[in-house]
Formats: sequence, C-alpha cells, structure tokens
Amino acid sequence: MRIGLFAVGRLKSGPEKDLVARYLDRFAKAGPAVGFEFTRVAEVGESRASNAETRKREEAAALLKSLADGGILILLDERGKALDSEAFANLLGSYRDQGKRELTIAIGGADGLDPALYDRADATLCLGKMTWPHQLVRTLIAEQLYRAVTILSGHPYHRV
Ligand SMILES: C[S@@+](CC[C@H](N)C(=O)[O-])C[C@H]1O[C@@H](n2cnc3c(N)ncnc32)[C@H](O)[C@@H]1O
Repeated sequence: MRIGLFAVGRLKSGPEKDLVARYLDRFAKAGPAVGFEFTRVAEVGESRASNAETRKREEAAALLKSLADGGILILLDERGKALDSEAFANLLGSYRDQGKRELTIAIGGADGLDPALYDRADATLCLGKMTWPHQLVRTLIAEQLYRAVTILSGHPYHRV
C-alpha cells in the first residue's frame, strides 16, 4: 500500500524539517517489510484568499485533486478520534489487508480543513486534544508512521 502525506503550509529549513525527514526516511526504508511504500509529502502553500472559507475551499480542492480514485483519506484534526499507536498501526494494517492501494494523511493549515473533506474522509484522527502547529503535526505523524511499521513488524523500537 502506498502511503503519502498532504500538508497545507510549507515547512522551512530547521529542526522540524530535519525530524520529519529523519522519520520519513526510516519509514520509507522499513515500510516495505510490512507492505507499505512511502510516496511523498504533497505540500501546498496556504491560500491567499481574503476569507477563511475560500482559503479552506481552495486548499481542499488541491487535496482532492491529488487523491487517487478509491484512495483512503485520513484527516488529522484535534477534534478527531484518538487512537493509541497500536490501534493506529492496526488501522493502517487493516487498509493494507483489504487491498487498498493508496492512503493519504492530510494536515490542514492555519484555518484547519474544509468541511467538505470530512464527508470524503475514511477516518478523522487526533494527536491529542490540544491544537498543534502544522510543523509539529507533520513531525508527530512522521514518527507515528515509522512506529506503526515497527509495531507491525515486531521491531523493539516500540515498547509499552
Ligand atoms: C494550527 S492547526 C489549525 C487549527 C484550526 N484552528 C482548526 O480549527 O482546525 C493546523 C492543522 O494541524 C493539524 N492539527 C493540529 N492539532 C492537531 C491535533 N491535536 N490532532 C490532529 N491534528 C492536529 C490539523 O490538521 C490542523 O488543520
């Protein structure tokens, strides 16, 4: 199953970008052992439209355009469902076992995600109830993707 990220907002050089690269690199290298292939981070700059609804609609259009037909879409949103790392790994594993070929995890910009995306999404997950900046969310989900592979492959990186 091919897995990629979609993110609104560009990540500038700095510690967050380095950490994201480190975990996505580990994920890309370890993923094939459990049937995951890392594709890419599709990054779009925040819309410059003057109102939030238009900005979110434009950002959502870019996301929807980049999605493969029948691809799984997971939204990250602080109001989403909280899963522990094992449950997140098992969710990814279950999509893989159902024969899903593409999975995209989407991170919104400063305005959050457009309401239309919630109808299209297969799951909406949170990384805790607090609101994080998109740079940190990218870092957190990159680490959780790598952790999910270690859980599914029985690697000792993940310990409880
Ligand atoms: C700065 S937040 C936007 C907050 C915005 N006010 C809202 O209502 O969604 C940018 C993005 O980071 C992600 N995000 C922030 N905190 C999160 C959390 N606790 N769990 C999951 N995703 C989160 C979401 O994708 C969000 O759209």
